[in-house]
Amino acid sequence: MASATATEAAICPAAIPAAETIVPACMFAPDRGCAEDPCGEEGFEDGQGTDGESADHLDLSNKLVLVSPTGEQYDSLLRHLRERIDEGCGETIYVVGMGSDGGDYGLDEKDMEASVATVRSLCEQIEADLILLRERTDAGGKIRDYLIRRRVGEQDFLEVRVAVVGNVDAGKSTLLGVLTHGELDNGRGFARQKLFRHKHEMESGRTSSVGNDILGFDQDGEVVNKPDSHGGGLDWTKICEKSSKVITFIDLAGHEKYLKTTVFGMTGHLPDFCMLMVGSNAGIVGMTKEHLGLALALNVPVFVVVTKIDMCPANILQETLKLLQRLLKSPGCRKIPVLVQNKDDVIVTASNFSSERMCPIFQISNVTGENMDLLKMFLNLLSSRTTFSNDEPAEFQIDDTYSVPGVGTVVSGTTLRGLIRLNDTLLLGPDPLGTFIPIAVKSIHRKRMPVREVRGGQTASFALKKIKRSSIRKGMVMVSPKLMPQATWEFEAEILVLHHPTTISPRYQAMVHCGSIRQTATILTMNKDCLRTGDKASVHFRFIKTPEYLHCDQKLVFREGRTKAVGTITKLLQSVNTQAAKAQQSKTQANKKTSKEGTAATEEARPSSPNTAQLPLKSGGGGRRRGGQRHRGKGLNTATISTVLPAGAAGTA
Ligand SMILES: Nc1nc2c(ncn2[C@@H]2O[C@H](COP(=O)(O)OP(=O)(O)OP(=O)(O)O)[C@@H](O)[C@H]2O)c(=O)[nH]1
Repeated sequence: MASATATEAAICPAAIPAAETIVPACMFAPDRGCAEDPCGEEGFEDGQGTDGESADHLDLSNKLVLVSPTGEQYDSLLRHLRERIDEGCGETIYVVGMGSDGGDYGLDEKDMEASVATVRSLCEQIEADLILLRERTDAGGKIRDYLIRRRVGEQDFLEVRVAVVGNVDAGKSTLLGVLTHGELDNGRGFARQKLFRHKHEMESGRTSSVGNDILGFDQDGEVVNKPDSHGGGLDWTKICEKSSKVITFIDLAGHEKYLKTTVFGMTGHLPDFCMLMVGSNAGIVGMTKEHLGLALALNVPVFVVVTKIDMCPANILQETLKLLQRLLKSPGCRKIPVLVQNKDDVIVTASNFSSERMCPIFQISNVTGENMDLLKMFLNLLSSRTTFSNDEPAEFQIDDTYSVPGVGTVVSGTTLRGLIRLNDTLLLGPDPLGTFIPIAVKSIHRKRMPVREVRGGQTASFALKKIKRSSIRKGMVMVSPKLMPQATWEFEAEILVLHHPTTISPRYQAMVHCGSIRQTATILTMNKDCLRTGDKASVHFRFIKTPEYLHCDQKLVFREGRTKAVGTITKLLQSVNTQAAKAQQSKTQANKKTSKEGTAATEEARPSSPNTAQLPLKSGGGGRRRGGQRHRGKGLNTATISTVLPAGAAGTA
C-alpha cells in the first residue's frame, strides 16, 4: 500500500491555525548557502584569521566563494568547517551552490567542480570524508548537499543512542530485527525472534527487558550489519570495526506492566533521540501517549515511525496520521510534525532535528520494506547530542553490573563527560555510607570491542580490579577524583504532576528515576499543601535507602503505579562528609549511654528536616555492623546533618 502523500496528511505547525496548512519539509531547508555563511558575523567577531582585514575583504557569503578562494578565505572556511564538525560531534551537512547574499542559487558544471575540489581539500585538512547526499537544480544551476564526517580510527566510531518506544505490537522488535539483520518480516513475528532475550519473551512475543541492538554505517553511509549465517547473531566487533557510525537502539518494553523498565531505559541509558513506534492499524493506543510524554519530559527529540502500512486500509492510515498530527501539535507537545516522503525530506529533517521543534514522521512496512531506505538514511544522518571536551573531569554512570568468569566484576553504563583511559583510577560510589572508593579500570570494552579509552557520550563496560559485584549497584557512578564527589540524601526539585488519582501530600513515597538511579524517595515538604494532576511545585525529597550522586538541573521522573510526575533537580541538600558523620555517630552513641531516650537523641540530630521524625529511617549507614560491634545509632546516617549547596555545586568540594 502506498504511503500517504503530504496533501493527505496535511501536517502543519502548531502556530498555524486549524486550516490544516501543509508544511513541506523544505520549510526547514537551510536558507544559508555554502558553509552556512561561514565567515558571517560569528567568524569576524573573534578576530582570528582576519589579521585586521575588513569584513568585506573576506566576505564568504557568495555562492562562488568556494570556486577559487584566496588564502585567507580558505583559512576562514577551514576554521568554520572545523567548528561545525565539533558542534556536530564529528559531522555536518554542507551545502555547495547556495549563497546567503541574496543572489540566485546554483552553480554551473565548472564552478561546481571547482567548489567541490575546494571542499574536498578542506576535508583532507581535517581528515574527514565527503559523502554526496543529493543534487538538485535551481535557477543558477546545481546545488549539492554533502555529509562531511570526521574519519575515526579503526577502533573508533561515532555513537548515537536511539530509544525505541511505543505500544505493544507496534512492531518495535520487528523493525529492529529488520534493520539490524537485513531480512524482512513475514507479519507473524519472524524478524523479532532474533532479538528476544528471555524465554518468556520468545513465548509471549513481548519485550520485557531493556535490550540493545546495533546498526553500523560505513563511510559511504551503507549498512555494515552482516548477521552470522549460522546462528543469526551479529558480530558486534566486526560491525564496529567497519563502521564510522554505530546506532545503538535501546529497545524498551511496550506493555504497561513493564513501564518501570521503560522509564529506566529512557532515563538511565541517556538516549540522544526517541523513536516512537505506532501501528498504523491500531493507531494512538495504550502506552503511546505515555511514552511520548516521557520523552518530552526528558527533553529527548522524538521521531515517529508508523508501521504496518502494508496491511492497513487507506482510511485507517489517514485517521492514524490525523490523530498523530493532532497529538503532536497539542499544547502539551508543541511539536511540528513533518511527513518524510523522499530523500530531500530526510536531509532537511535530519539537519534540523535536534535544534527545531520538528517531529519527522516515517511510514514503513517491515514486511514489504517500503520506505525503509528513508529511515536508514535518516538514522545515518543523526548526530549525537552529547558534546565532548577532553578537559572535563570524567564521569561515568553505571546502569548494570556483571560477574564475568575469568575477568571478575564488570560494570556497564554511559560516559557522561570527560575521558577515561585504561588503568585510570576513578572514585566509585556512593556506598550506603555515602563514601566513594578508588578503583582501577582493568579493561574497557565498547560494544564488546576492547578499546583503550572512552569519551563523553559513549557507552562502555569496565572490568574493575579488587571489588565484588555485590558492592556495586545501578545508579552508582565512577568519577574523576578531581570532582571530589559527595553523596546526597535529600534534594529539592521542581516537579509537574502528570497524573495522580487523588492528591499527593508530604510523606508520600514513590520511585525516583534520575539517570541510572532508581530508588524510592519520600516527599518531606513542598510549597503547596497537596498536589493534584497538572500541579507544579517545589518539593523536598529524601531517598529511603542510600544516598546518591546527583547534579542540579538533572531531569527526574517520579512514579508509583499510575502516578507520574516529572521534574528537574534545583538544589542538593548535601550530606556532610563521612568523617563528620562518623564523629556524629560516636557522639550520639555516647549520649545514648547517659539517656535511655535514644530516639530523642536521633531526632535532635536532624535539625534541618522537620518532617523526618515520622519517616522510616532505613539508611544504609544505620543498622550496619562495623568493627564487630552492633551499630546502636540505628537510623542515624550521613544525611542527618544537611547543608544546602547552591545550584551547580554538585560534585565539588
Ligand atoms: N504486516 C505487518 N506486520 C508487522 C509489521 N511490523 C510488525 N509486524 C507484526 O506485528 C507483530 C508485533 O510485532 P512486535 O515487533 O513484536 O511488536 P513490539 O512493538 O515489539 O511488541 P512488544 O515487544 O510487546 O512491545 C508481529 O507479529 C510482527 O510480525 C509490518 O510492518 N507489517
